[in-house]
Amino acid sequence: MEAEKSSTIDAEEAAKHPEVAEAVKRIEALRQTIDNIDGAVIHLLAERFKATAAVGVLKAGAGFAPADYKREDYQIARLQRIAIDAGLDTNIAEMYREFVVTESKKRHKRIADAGGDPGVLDVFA
Ligand SMILES: O=C(O)C(=O)C[C@]1(C(=O)O)C=C[C@@H](O)C=C1
Repeated sequence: MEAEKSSTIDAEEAAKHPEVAEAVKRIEALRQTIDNIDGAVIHLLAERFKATAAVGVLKAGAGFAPADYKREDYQIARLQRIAIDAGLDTNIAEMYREFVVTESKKRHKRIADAGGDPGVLDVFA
């Protein structure tokens, strides 16, 4: 496989190549938005994993399995609909769902293996 190429886009590059200065300025403004979104996503993921860890504790205590496939089917269909409405590639919505639910189930299992103790997790507040 060919090695990925990388271009450093910054003020130094803009000063060296005035013909790309306008593109550099616009990319830098967009990067601020991208950074704000990434920060918000991390905050949202922290809250999601705190909620699913609490579900993991309840499931372990009640003797439920980590997975609930009926709930997952509902989530798949719901996120596909939302992605279409939002103009997001539905594959991205499914990759996101698969990632968070898989991680959540791994954590449910760790909690159950620890007898319902959420202290085994790195994320729980
Ligand atoms: O809702 C649950 O039962 C959960 O355990 C949470 C969650 C999720 O991460 O959304 C995780 C595993 C289940 O298979 C379904 C959903």
